[in-house]
Amino acid sequence: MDGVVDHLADERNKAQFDVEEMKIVWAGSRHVFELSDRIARLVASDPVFRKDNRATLSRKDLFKNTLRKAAHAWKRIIELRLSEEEASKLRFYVDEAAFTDLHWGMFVPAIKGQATEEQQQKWLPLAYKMQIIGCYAQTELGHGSNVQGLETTATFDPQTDEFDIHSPTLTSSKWWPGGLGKVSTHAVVYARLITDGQEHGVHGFIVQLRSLDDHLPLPGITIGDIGMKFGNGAYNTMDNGVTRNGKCVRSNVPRQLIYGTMVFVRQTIVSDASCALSRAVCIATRYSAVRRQFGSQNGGVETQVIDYKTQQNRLFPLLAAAYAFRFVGEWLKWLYTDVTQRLQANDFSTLPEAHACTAGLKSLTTTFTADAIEECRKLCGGHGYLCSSGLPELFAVYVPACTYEGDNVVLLLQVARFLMKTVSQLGSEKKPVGTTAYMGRVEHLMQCRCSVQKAEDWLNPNTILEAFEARTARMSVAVAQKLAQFANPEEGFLELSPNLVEASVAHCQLIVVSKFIEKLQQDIPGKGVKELLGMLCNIYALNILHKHLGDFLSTGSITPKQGSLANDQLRSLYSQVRPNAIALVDAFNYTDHYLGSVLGRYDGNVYPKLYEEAWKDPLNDSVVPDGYHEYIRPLLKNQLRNARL
Ligand SMILES: CCCCCCCCCC/C=C\CCCCC/C=C/C(=O)SCCNC(=O)CCNC(=O)[C@H](O)C(C)(C)COP(=O)(O)OP(=O)(O)OC[C@H]1O[C@@H](n2cnc3c(N)ncnc32)[C@H](O)[C@@H]1OP(=O)(O)O
Ligand SMILES: Cc1cc2nc3c(=O)[nH]c(=O)nc-3n(C[C@H](O)[C@H](O)[C@H](O)COP(=O)(O)OP(=O)(O)OC[C@H]3O[C@@H](n4cnc5c(N)ncnc54)[C@H](O)[C@@H]3O)c2cc1C
Repeated sequence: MDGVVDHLADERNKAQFDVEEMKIVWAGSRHVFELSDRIARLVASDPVFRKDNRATLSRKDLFKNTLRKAAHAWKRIIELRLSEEEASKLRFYVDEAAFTDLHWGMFVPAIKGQATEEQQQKWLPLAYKMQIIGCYAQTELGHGSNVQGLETTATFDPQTDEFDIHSPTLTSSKWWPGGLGKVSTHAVVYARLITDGQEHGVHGFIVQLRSLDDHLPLPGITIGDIGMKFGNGAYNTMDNGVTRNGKCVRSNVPRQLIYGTMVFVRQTIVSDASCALSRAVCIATRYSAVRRQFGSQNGGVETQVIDYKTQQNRLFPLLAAAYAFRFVGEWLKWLYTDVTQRLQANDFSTLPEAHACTAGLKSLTTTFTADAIEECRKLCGGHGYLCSSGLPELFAVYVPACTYEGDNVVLLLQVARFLMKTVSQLGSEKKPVGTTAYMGRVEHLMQCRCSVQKAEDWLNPNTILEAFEARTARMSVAVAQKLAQFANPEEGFLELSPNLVEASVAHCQLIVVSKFIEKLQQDIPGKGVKELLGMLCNIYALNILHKHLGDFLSTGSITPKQGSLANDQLRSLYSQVRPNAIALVDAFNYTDHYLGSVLGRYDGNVYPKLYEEAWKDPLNDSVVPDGYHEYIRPLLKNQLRNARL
């Protein structure tokens, strides 16, 4: 910040905690912090990675621009001999959805997780060196959620020792896979395996799509892009493909390992939610401290909008959620590592819980984050609607996360099946463990009473936990009892699916709250760091309690008076967090390049930069607009009317 006026300096001076230590907590470790900081600066200082004018480029220019950046990123990765961890951070900070996300995020993990040793030895070195570019081709025009309903077939021909991959209908065309439309040379294609005229369910097959010489589709394969998507720039940097297939190569792995890839990707999406959410919150928080409206006394300065309690009530729960998702994401990564080690040893026992947790938390965090980005846009008033705020593009890029890698409602129904199974086994030999261990105390949870008598009693983590556990247990048992009244359980499941989804949401919220509380039980150094995190944890939990008061009251988990006290405590927590708000978003350590927002600038110098940015719009290239002579001048001179008279 040398030589630059910091308009947010007063705000930064108010902080009551050690921001540098909080940066380490946010990053996860000092090593990750230092690595991320170095790579973020490297990307920000490279002119090829500049983000300007994405919103005004045509689809073709936008796409070519993305190819250019992806190629440059790869060049830098090779030149600087970056490690896998550094390379992945570099792609993250380049911040442009591209085929490389799918190559590294799905194609490589699918091979690692599902291919045999021999197949890995053949394909992984090529993929690691980007001598082939891959995508994940599961979804078809006719089926996405219903994976078992995919129509593409892979028929083994013993004569040629080949699989014949065939899309027999229009609806069996692979439709949506990222990177497939224009770039990928290979794909992991999901198809129904047929051998000796017998079907063996859906499996993944590595298929070469394009020639490695001239990039033309191989014989029998038709490929293209599926067309413009939501938002102008945003996700249109990505080619999403459609293809119909001919012939291919081979594979044969257990069904559970196919699931492993989805568990992996959903886990990364939870971590990504905390990134997208913290980015939007950083923009809205900094701008809320810069923006002033009303409240001027005797010609003095007006009130910073961040000081309005309504602004705090909308913004601070989002700030708290960003931290909450960060910690639950860390835990989920641990869970995934654990389940992977077990799968490798042929132990599938923890897969159902890992599936329920990744599916549920993917759903909860992406739904919340997409809504929160839009709320941050509104928190920035009119200027939030400008592309230069960074928020419209962030929303457009982020919102499909509610759909891809499993529609969020479909995923919550998976959690519901797991919950109902858990309830049905209560009282049997099989004791609930892990995230459902609380169900083991169901008798207590069905009749316990919340002890809160005054607002501060809500600061006790055990009180919060028990209220959340009682709410979830009671909702789950109530819906399980209703289900039991149906002669046909599947019919009952369909009929009661809205209640089941609500119970699943409650269960997932409980996981996030409990993982935040567990985080606070760790040794966290730095002046005031733990205290601030404690406040954020309480805001996260009490805000949910306030927003879902109906659940807590209807299950008798708390009384109306206790609900009202929770809200009093929330307001008090907002006042305590307020002086720390800017420092709490500084702890995300985002560069201005990554934020891509005039409103969220580190120095808070918003107005001159907004003005400057506006002049860069192509519409301002000429003072008199194109079309003036054809359409405006004739109107003004009444030439059209005179012509008619
Ligand atoms: C690229 C990486 C992403 C990184 C994110 C970072 C973002 C950075 C910035 C963003 C920019 C660009 C990146 C964008 C990337 C987008 C990539 C998108 C990719 C995709 O969308 S790929 C396609 C994904 N498709 C789906 O997820 C389909 C959803 N459907 C299903 O998963 C399943 O079919 C189902 C869960 C609905 C189940 O259906 P059902 O028919 O009932 O069940 P079955 O299949 O028969 O299974 C029954 C039993 O199996 C259990 N089960 C199901 N799924 C799993 C699982 N995943 N793991 C373990 N077990 C599973 C199920 O519970 C049943 O068990 P039971 O018999 O009851 O014991
Ligand atoms: C940007 C983007 C990128 C993508 N990238 C890829 C990729 O790289 N590779 C790939 O293979 N796929 C990809 N997809 C596809 C994606 O995985 C699917 O769109 C997703 O799984 C949802 O499936 P669907 O489109 O069939 O939705 P549908 O299942 O048709 O959903 C439509 C509606 O029906 C509801 N619904 C469906 N089933 C049920 C049920 N059983 N009970 C209650 N309600 C139900 C849903 O909640 C939703 O409201 C991508 C999608 C997008 C948007």
